[in-house]
Amino acid sequence: MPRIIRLPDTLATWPYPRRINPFYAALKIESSAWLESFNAFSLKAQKAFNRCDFNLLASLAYPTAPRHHLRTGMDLMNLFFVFDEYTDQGTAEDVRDLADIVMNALHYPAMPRPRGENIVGEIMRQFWERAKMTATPSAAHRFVETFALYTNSVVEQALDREHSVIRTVDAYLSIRRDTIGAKPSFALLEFDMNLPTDVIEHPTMVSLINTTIDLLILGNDLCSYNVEQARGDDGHNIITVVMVQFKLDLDAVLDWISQFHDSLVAQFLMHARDIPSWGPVLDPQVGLYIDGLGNWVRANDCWSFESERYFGKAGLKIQKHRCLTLLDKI
Ligand SMILES: CC(C)=CCC/C(C)=C/CC/C(C)=C/COP(=O)(O)OP(=O)(O)O
Ligand SMILES: [Mg+2]
Ligand SMILES: [Mg+2]
Ligand SMILES: [Mg+2]
Repeated sequence: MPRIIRLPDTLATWPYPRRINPFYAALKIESSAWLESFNAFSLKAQKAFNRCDFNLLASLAYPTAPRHHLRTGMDLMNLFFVFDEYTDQGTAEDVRDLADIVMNALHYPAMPRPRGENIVGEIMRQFWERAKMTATPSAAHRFVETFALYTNSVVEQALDREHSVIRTVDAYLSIRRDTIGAKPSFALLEFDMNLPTDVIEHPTMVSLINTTIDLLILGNDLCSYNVEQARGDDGHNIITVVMVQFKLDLDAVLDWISQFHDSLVAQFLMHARDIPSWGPVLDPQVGLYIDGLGNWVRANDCWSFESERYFGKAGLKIQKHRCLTLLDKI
């Protein structure tokens, strides 16, 4: 019996509209050629990778970025998803080795990578050698710091997978806020800014950032659940987490998530309103940064349906009618 589920229309009232960077088409060619030059995948896997159009995700996420920053955004999204493909399977030990390689390349981008090393080291090295030249020191520092949180959390995720651990909602969100990769992605929003740590670590800003990340988590977990459950990798997905903790069936879980999402939207708007003033120099930058957060939520949602990563060629239809048939387990 096929099971049909209905995705909640989560962003119906989200005030940030879809926007796309005008350099999308031109830079997609450059970033894709760069990524393909590493031969990170078999021909078939590379074709599947290209159908996901991670360049589109970057172009929606950084719609006003100048050319060089969009290139950085595209390269980062491509790099992230190479790492994701390499680490969604595999033991915690394998994932730890890969995490160490990319962090080493991030810390020493001028050093040649050792012969025979996994290619992800050279991808990261080249990425950061180019990108770090274009970032203010504060943003570059934030990027390196938060990328370490990302790689470490993906190792934790692999440990959970190895031991078949299903976390509680709170424990899941606490790891997922790092495995989703949003913090380094947000660092790109400040590549031209001098946002002091006091601003980024102000309690209201921290709450706003975490709320944004939770919205991205729900967005990705809803859209990628079908493919993740089919390949048995849904232990790290809010749907499974809620189902197990509250002993609910799938339809009830989707209602629960829909309500949680609505409360996050209200929280986002409240925190955005309550952000204090830091004076005439910083306020315009803080305003653009907050717009960047809100826009990221729309970008992720649009890309999830417009690319072929989660719904193949049916994405735009599913975006409208919201119904999908659960895939058989692989
Ligand atoms: C891969 C990564 C960390 C991307 C960072 C950029 C970013 C914030 C993307 C939006 C959400 C997303 C697709 C997260 C990956 O989750 P997942 O690992 O469940 O990815 P999947 O559902 O596409 O496999
Ligand atoms: Mg993953
Ligand atoms: Mg994944
Ligand atoms: Mg996912």
